[in-house]
Amino acid sequence: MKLDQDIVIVATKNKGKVREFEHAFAQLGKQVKSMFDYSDIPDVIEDGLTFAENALKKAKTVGDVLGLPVLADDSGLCVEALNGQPGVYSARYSGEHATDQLNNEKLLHELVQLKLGEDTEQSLLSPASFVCSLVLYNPSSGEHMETSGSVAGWITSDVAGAGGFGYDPLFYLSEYDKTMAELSLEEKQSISHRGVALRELISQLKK
Ligand SMILES: O=c1nc[nH]c2c1ncn2[C@H]1C[C@H](O)[C@@H](COP(=O)(O)OP(=O)(O)OP(=O)(O)O)O1
Ligand SMILES: [Mg+2]
Repeated sequence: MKLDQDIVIVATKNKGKVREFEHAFAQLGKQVKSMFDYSDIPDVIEDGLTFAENALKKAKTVGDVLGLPVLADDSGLCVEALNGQPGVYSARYSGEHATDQLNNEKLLHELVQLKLGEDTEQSLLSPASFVCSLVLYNPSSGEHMETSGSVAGWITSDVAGAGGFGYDPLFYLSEYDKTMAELSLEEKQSISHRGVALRELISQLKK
């Protein structure tokens, strides 16, 4: 499968993801279009049990409508102390009116509740990882390519940083002694679940 066109269509309505894909594909001389450019295409119901299932559904739904190759990303946060939750439910963790802020508040509340009675001085509440599945779907052949990436860190109650999106402000990286939201776009892309999955996809496309 090739990614010949100069424009990459990404089946996302997440502004943070768009910013990261624009940054990554600009280095390849490619522009990015997202669902903000195709507002007439309805949201995809993400009822898959895995990130890969949801990414394929998003890419295939939009690719079949547009008749063009489409990339989709399904990603989330898996927290060890919550047995891997919120996982594929990360976007709506705080309910149907979920926002990044409400999701973060709920996550910290759940983890602090778990820790009550323990050493609550400790700001690092649980090991966690971000996981991303990317699917590139080609409607003319019906073929698709799937890659994934993950990055390990800790959920911290010392929320910090204004960069990134989603759970970044409470995802602590010991190797940087910073949260993901305190990293530059370049630093985040070099280590993030999305950066790993995208580099794998691009290397497979070059084969
Ligand atoms: O790099 C990240 N840094 C922080 N948080 C992140 C990241 N990557 C995913 N996440 C969280 C945000 C959202 O709560 C959920 C994604 O859910 P997910 O369905 O894949 O994306 P979405 O609904 O926001 O947009 P869309 O489905 O249109 O791509 O995981
Ligand atoms: Mg979604």
